[in-house]
Parts: sequence; structure tokens; C-alpha cells
Amino acid sequence: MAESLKTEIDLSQYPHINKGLAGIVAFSSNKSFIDGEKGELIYAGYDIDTLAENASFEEVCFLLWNNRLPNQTELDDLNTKLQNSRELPQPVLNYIQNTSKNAEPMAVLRTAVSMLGDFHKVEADDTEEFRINKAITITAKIPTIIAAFDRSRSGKDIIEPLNEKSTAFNFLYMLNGEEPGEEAEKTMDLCLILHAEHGMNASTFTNRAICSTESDMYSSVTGAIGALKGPLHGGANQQVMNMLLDIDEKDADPVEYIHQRLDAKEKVMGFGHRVYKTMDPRARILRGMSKQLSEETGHTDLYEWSEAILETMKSEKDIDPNVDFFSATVYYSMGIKPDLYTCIFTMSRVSGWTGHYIEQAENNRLVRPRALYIGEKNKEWVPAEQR
Ligand SMILES: CC(=O)SCCNC(=O)CCNC(=O)[C@H](O)C(C)(C)COP(=O)(O)OP(=O)(O)OC[C@H]1O[C@@H](n2cnc3c(N)ncnc32)[C@H](O)[C@@H]1OP(=O)(O)O
Ligand SMILES: O=C([O-])CC(=O)C(=O)O
Repeated sequence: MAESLKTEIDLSQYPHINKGLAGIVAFSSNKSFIDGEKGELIYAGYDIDTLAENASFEEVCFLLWNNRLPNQTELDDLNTKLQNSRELPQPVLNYIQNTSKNAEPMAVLRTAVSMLGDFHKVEADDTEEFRINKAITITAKIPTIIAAFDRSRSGKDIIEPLNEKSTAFNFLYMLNGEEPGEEAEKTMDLCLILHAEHGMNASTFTNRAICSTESDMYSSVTGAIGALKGPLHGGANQQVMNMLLDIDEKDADPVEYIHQRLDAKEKVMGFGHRVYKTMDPRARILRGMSKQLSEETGHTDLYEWSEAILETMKSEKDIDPNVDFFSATVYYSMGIKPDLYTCIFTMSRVSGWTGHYIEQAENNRLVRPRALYIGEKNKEWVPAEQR
């Protein structure tokens, strides 16, 4: 009988074993640069602070799809295309209205985006223009899906998208049933800019891996949504809000609450990052927004607790907040339900994913790493009835 062996592993066959692919450079990209030591973020050449101050989300989309900013005619053209692509095919609307009212919004979004692929002509994605048009279509329809599901599950009429105005304006209009003010539109637009792109994060990696098999853009965005949904990635913003609401409900002291979590070896959502070793520059911007909005809307307690949590995490663990920490209170101050926060992240990040898809498709190689086999070998077959 052959001997079962578990320990004889030839490590020379696996030169780059790295759990979580930490530090592995798998692609080259023009989309973004992160300096994790300094806390810097650049989208296709432009510092995040410059974009936050000057750009619109639509300009950022153009930048991520073309690696350059649009001129006015190109921007007007993109805006028109996005505005004219917002409506959903009727079967997708039917699905949104008929699915469980208790479904997770991110799960509904994932399924609806997958369904959208059934209504786009299946052609070879062989030109950049074709791919950009597909990116426009998907980006334009995601806000409609989110707002339609939220209204439908709340027993409210679904509001048809406008074929004018910005992505931020139209989303808030479809969600709330009334036109947003200038400040609300600006805040949402800024949130979309800040979440658009972030290097080889887990969802972008997933999206590029799917693209690398020469699969279509709907499949890669669907897969990326699945990856973003997890609480270690984009799903953390919702968990941050749940934590703050839990503190409120229990009338707990936020510092004590965090100590208890850390003592129990639990992670505190919205903190830590694989790349940043200092404050995430997006968290820095969102922190200011959170302060201002919480004062304007009478939620200063939530902001103050956030600051107390930040100080505790810094002094106890030397861990800084990431993008998901202060975005939670920003959305809460805007009256948005916590389980929509990761959907709003998706609304923005789809621009980065599709930009990466276009880049990957233009210079593709199948993504296919290896796994170190640590199981047994040479096991003897035993028929089922004898096991
Ligand atoms: C948009 C985004 O995706 S941003 C990230 C959103 N995710 C979160 O906020 C979830 C909470 N954070 C985390 O889980 C992690 O910091 C991650 C997943 C973001 C990064 O993970 P990794 O780079 O793999 O770091 P890892 O999880 O190994 O953490 C390293 C150490 O810091 C600790 N640590 C990291 N983040 C946290 C946290 N949020 N709370 C408490 N401890 C933490 C870990 O326990 C670990 O400690 P140890 O070495 O004593 O075991
Ligand atoms: O870069 C990451 O790993 C996660 C992140 O902050 C993002 O995707 O925005």
C-alpha cells in the first residue's frame, strides 16, 4: 500500500507564497497610485485633494476610462450618454420589485447588474470605444437599481430617472422622491469621487481576474460587487454605522465599547488597511465632511463618538481609520439607510472597475496564481459503503 504523505512539500516549486497576496505586484496600471507611508492617493496623475476640490464624479469617470480629463465637449457628451442610459430594462425592474423585501441591497444590486448583461448585445468586446460605452451603461444604471430597490422594499413608488442632472443629483432624487439641494448634491458627488478608484483592492483584483479569462464586463462587475460586499472590504461602512447605532442603543461609553471589542480580539470596522500605514487621505477628507454635516444635522454625538473611537484605536493599536469609517456618519447625516452605504460605494467604484477592465483587456494575460498543496497524497480508495 502506498504511504500517505503530508509533509513532503517541495517549497522550491512555490517561490512566492504570500498569504492574502500581500505586497505582490500582479498588474501594471495607469489608474491610481497609493503612497501608504505618506497617505497619498492619485487617480491617473491627479491628487485626490485636487480632484475633491475641482472635479465632478463624471469627470473622474472619464479620467478613469481614458487616463486623461475630458474637454468641455467630451464632458457634455459623457453627461448626455450617462443621462440617457439610466433607465432599466423592464425585466430587471420586475426582478427588483418581486424579490424579497428583506434581501440585502448589495445582493439585489449584484443580481440586477448580472441581469443587465442579458440586455446588452453580446458582441466581441474588441474596441476601446465599445468597452467605454458598456462602462457608461453599467455606471448609469447602478444608481437606478439601488433607488428602485430601496423604494420598492419600503412600499413606495419607484421613481423614474431624470434624463438630465448629475449622477449625484439624480440618485438622491430617485431615492428620496424630491430634488436634493445644492449642498446634498455636492456632498454625494464628493463621496462618489472619493470612492472611485483604489489600486489593486480585492474587488478590483476580482474584476481584473474575471476580465483576464476574456469574460464580459457584466461578469467582472458582478464578481467585483460580490467582493466589495464583504465586511473586510466595502461592507465595512455599514458595519461602522451599526456599531455607532449599537453604542447609542446600549447607551454605552464608546471608549469602553472599543476596549471590550479589542479585549475580545474583535476587529473594529473602519480601521486598518493593507496599504496605508497612516491616515487614509479619503478618511481625512470625510472626517471634515462628517464634522460639518453632523453639526448641521444635529448628530454631533455620533461624530464625537467617532473621534473618541479614533483616539482609542490610535493609542491602543496604532491603527488609523480607512475610507469606510467617516463615510458612515456622512451618509447617516444625509438620511441614508445604513444597508445602502456599500451600494453607494459600488455606484462610484464601478468607474474604477470598468477602467481596470478596459486596461486589462488591452494588455491581457490570464490571471492564474498557484496554491501550495498541503493535503495528503497517495491515499487509498475506499468504496462508499466501507467508509
Ligand atoms: C474600502 C476598504 O476595503 S478599506 C478596509 C475596510 N475594512 C475594514 O475596515 C475591516 C476592519 N479592518 C481589517 O479587517 C483589516 O485592517 C484589513 C482587512 C482592512 C486589512 O487586513 P490585513 O492587511 O490583512 O491586516 P490584518 O488583518 O492581518 O491586521 C494586522 C494586525 O492589525 C490588527 N488589526 C487590523 N485591523 C484591525 C481592526 N480594524 N481592528 C482591530 N485590529 C485590527 C489585526 O488584528 C492584526 O493584529 P495581529 O498582528 O496582532 O494579529
Ligand atoms: O485598497 C484596498 O484594499 C481597500 C480600499 O481602501 C478601497 O478599495 O478603497
